[in-house]
Amino acid sequence: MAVAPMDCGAGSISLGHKVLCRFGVPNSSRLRWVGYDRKQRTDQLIARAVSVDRTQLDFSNPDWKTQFQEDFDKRFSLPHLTDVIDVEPRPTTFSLKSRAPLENANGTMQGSWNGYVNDDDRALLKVIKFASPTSAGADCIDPDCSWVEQWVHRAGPRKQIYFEPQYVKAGIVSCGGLCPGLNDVIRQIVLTLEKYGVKNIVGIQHGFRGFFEDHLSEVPLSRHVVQNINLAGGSFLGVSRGGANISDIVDSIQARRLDMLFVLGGNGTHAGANAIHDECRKRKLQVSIVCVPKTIDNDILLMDKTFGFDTAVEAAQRAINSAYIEAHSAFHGIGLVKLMGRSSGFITMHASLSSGQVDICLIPEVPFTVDGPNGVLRHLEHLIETKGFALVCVAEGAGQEYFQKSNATDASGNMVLSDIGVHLQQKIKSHFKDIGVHSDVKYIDPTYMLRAVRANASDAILCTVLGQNAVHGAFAGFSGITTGVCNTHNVYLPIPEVIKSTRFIDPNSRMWHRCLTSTGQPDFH
Ligand SMILES: Nc1ncnc2c1ncn2[C@@H]1O[C@H](COP(=O)(O)OP(=O)(O)O)[C@@H](O)[C@H]1O
Ligand SMILES: O=P(O)(O)OC[C@H]1O[C@](O)(COP(=O)(O)O)[C@@H](O)[C@@H]1O
Ligand SMILES: [Mg+2]
Repeated sequence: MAVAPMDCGAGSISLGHKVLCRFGVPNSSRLRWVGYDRKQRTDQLIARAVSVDRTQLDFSNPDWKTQFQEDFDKRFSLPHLTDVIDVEPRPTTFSLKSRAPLENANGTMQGSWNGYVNDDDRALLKVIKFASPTSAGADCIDPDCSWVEQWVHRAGPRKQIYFEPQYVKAGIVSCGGLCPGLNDVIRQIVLTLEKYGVKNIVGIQHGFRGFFEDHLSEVPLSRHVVQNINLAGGSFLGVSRGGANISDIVDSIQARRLDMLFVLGGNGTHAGANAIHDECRKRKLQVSIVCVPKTIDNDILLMDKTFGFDTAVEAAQRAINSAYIEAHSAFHGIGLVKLMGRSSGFITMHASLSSGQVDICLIPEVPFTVDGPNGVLRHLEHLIETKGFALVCVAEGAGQEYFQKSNATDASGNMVLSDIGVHLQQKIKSHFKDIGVHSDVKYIDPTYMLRAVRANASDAILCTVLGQNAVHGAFAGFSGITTGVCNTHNVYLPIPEVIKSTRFIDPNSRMWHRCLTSTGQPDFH
């Protein structure tokens, strides 16, 4: 699958026949190749999506792997309260054997098996040994694509904890947009805190705003209060964008005497939580800041998937199926569905794969032309000629290069996107009119219907695991961390490592290739 050389806007660098695009957070030093020249394919594949600054490594040095691993271990070590303050550990109150005392009279643990996670337990971050940088989806460090073990910290309850549960006050806040499963996570955090023996648990209303808007009072939380909240979508605590004044938030954390803060949110929220963690460290506060990644877009680095994504893909099926029925039943029907996905096309790709009826799948990561002999419109003509109808699924962040750049942002600083769905609908209609071929375009934009629903069964389980692990992480004394699933294993990651950039679909990945095989679409350039 060739990707057309392109201009990625400000920050892109043209190098002869290559274009190096700067993606992700502003001022990030991480670069990703998206345009390519076949001659340069190997170089490009090596440079793409590599989680290390290759310019720092001298591959002729026989010790480069050791250096890489030492650096990796440092980057992925988990910030701990004891890094900046003196605090003694104590035996955990989280007992897996509710009918047996956890300690002997002399204070030692009973038996050799205890079901706790050892601080030295690790999970492998990368599990494929690529034989060549040109292997599908290869993610290499050096030109030979050598195998280098990359271990990250395992999540779960520890034998020793750094807080006295009966004196702990814990807060929970959910930020950003809605996501199916927020209530499941809130509920599990509360249940697990109570299992440790915490009695003072509060919810902060409407995201970071709840810290300083006077009329937003703390919501007392308990098993009784949260028992049934998972039966509905949305967030029991409310959400919001914007309003993250870090110093004010930490003042408020101090004034409320919070010992733990659980922060549910996406990339922006993680950046905010990390800044809160840094400020707490600066003030030498014994406060654990632990995130649970939330986004239907599934665009957080290093994680198999984020909660709510599966549910959103499932919810999208109704829209795609309706568009299919409309298109199939109409004379020369063209169904067009726009799905969420600000920077990444995961929902659109997975929903297209799942449906099996989509003819054209358009995502932000793969540029496409609309007009011309290789454009989307020409392919639609072909589909109408050959099978009589067509179905297009487009991600909201796709094709933004077709619009005049605007600097408009939402309250959180996220770019306000132009409506690619409406644009394509108009283009398709006028194109078929111009060529004198009848077409009947049916456009469906299900937007908020994808995320205002309750979590499905698999997301509900994921939320349960993540919510529990967040609490275990805080009691273990970690702060400035997040929890997720890497290669099916539950891990803790330092926040800066997951917000280095947005997670994108790799156009050279097997999954995108599978999507192309399923839709049968050509390259649109
Ligand atoms: N770089 C940042 N630093 C600090 N706070 C941020 C940053 N980006 C976003 N935030 C705050 O995090 C919250 C959620 O961000 P937003 O981008 O709306 O959602 P998400 O966390 O889902 O990406 C908002 O209150 C926003 O002000
Ligand atoms: O209208 P809102 O609330 O700003 O949300 C729209 C955005 O929310 C999302 O669903 C997810 O964004 P977040 O991860 O930032 O919550 C995007 O796909 C979409 O662009
Ligand atoms: Mg965001």
